[in-house]
Amino acid sequence: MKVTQPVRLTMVGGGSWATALVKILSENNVSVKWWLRKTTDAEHLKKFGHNPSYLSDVQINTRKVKVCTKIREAVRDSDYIILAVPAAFIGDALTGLKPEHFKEKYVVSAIKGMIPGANQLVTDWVSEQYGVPTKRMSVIAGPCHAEEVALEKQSYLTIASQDPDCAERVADLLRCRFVQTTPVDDIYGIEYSAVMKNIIALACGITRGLGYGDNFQAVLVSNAMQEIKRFVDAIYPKHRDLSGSAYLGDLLVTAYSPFSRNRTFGTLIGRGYTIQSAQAEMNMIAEGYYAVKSIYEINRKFGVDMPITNAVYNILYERAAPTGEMNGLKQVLQ
Ligand SMILES: NC(=O)C1=CN([C@@H]2O[C@H](COP(=O)(O)OP(=O)(O)OC[C@H]3O[C@@H](n4cnc5c(N)ncnc54)[C@H](OP(=O)(O)O)[C@@H]3O)[C@@H](O)[C@H]2O)C=CC1
Ligand SMILES: O=C(CO)COP(=O)(O)O
Repeated sequence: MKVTQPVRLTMVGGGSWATALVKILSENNVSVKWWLRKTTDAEHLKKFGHNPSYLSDVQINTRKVKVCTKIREAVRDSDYIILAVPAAFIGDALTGLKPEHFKEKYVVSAIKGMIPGANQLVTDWVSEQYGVPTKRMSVIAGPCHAEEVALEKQSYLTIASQDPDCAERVADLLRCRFVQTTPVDDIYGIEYSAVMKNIIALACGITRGLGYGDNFQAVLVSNAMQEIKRFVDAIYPKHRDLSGSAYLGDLLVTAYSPFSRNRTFGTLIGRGYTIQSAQAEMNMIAEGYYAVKSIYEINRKFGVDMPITNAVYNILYERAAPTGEMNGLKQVLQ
């Protein structure tokens, strides 16, 4: 199905992924209102047609893309709202909005993180806070780094929704010259897998920072796939093939790509940085840092065997030494 009528869409977020998604949408017949929190970035975008803080080489067509910093104004008259800020900040970004502002709209989460404290998936949180029906919710998944979208490198996205029509609509919006999209129905399985692959990428980074090689990382990633399967099957049982690109593909790109925020953060921790200094070193957010706490806490109820997640949790939240945790993992991986 090709997009034939102009669609009105709001992008919430001013980081790398929001910038890349605006670029993709600009290829299609979509009129975008783009909300950023920083007035200085918004003004710069309006004046010079690029985001000064993230992916600044991406040119934005300001005739098609209207920039604003007031969230109510941004969502007014939109048919679709795409959420693309880290999960920890989504509550701040949507401050002032009420359920009525989401009425009759499709809400798309491009976020691969959990709401800290509430330990909720973003789609569950949005449904609960704003009463958005599940048939109007979808997620954008798949192995896709914003930096490669900026370079127009061939990429693939998976759009998951419980409603096939909703998944198809969003897949249509995001299909373009260099992006293929596939609609699917496993929204919760995909959302959890996307959250968990960030934790695994942290583990890969930590081992890299400690000096482990590719041999160990290959074993770590294969064991991680089984860990993700055990957890996702326990929390949301459904027949699913985790070798698909939205599951295994996303795990691989995040575990191996130098663009990965989570892998980079993990590498710094493995090299001996403190959490604060690693965060300060990166201008970007590693979702896995927040997610590992949520998944660890959720798993208290399920009791799934998750040695890799536990090791990352112990390093980031219990001040355990990375060397000791990885020595422990060496004994259980196979
Ligand atoms: N980057 C990618 O390739 C991909 C990212 N994603 C997901 O997209 C989501 C957004 O990540 P991404 O665009 O990469 O983020 P970035 O790391 O590129 O940018 C960080 C974002 O977080 C915002 N931010 C930082 N601190 C705060 C704060 N205290 N309060 C409010 N906002 C804050 C920044 O706003 P400001 O600039 O105003 O400080 C900026 O929008 C994440 O869930 C990520 O997992 C999914 C697929 C690919
Ligand atoms: O989800 C991603 C790629 O598909 C991005 O992962 P990072 O946040 O680790 O860069």
